[in-house]
Amino acid sequence: MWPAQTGEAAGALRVFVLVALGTALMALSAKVNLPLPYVPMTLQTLVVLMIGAAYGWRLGSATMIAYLAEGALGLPVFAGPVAGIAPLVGPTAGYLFGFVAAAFVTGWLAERGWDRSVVLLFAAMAVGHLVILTAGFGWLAYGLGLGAPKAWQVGIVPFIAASLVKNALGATLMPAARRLLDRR
Ligand SMILES: O=C(O)CCCC[C@@H]1SC[C@@H]2NC(=O)N[C@@H]21
Repeated sequence: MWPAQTGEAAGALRVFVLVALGTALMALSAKVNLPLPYVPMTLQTLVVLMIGAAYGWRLGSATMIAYLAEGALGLPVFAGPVAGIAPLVGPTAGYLFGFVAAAFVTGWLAERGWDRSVVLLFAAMAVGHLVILTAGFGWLAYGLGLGAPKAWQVGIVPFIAASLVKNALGATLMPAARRLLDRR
């Protein structure tokens, strides 16, 4: 009885610590940003995809949901100066919700062996990046009503090169990050 209860408590504490660590890293990565028209350049995708790969799909996507919840509750965790619900319906809303789907997909692929080499991990993270950019583009074009050409111009083009760099960085850093976390 006691060992089982202790194990469950330790497991819950571990989940709590990992989610708190993940959301704190997300907030930090949002604040490292370069303001651009409509959508800033940030380090968030690097952190989202590393969390997905390190935590797996369940805890990775749960961490992103917790991140969005922190922002919705008014904590200053997003890239812009405004907290609360507004960013979740503003120009970057598609990317923010895309973080949940990207952590899910990259985590799911990582759990199926796509984290066994830097090349495979690069591919898994590239899929995650595609998910985030597609969600961001879709919202800008059709949710916000900018139209596809403008959404492509402000929501995709400025981020292609940096996404490739973040992808390579994430895939290279993951073995070290994994050693830090006794994952899954
Ligand atoms: O408001 C936020 O906190 C979300 C900002 C989203 C920025 C997006 S994520 C994908 C793309 N890559 C970047 O560096 N910036 C955009």
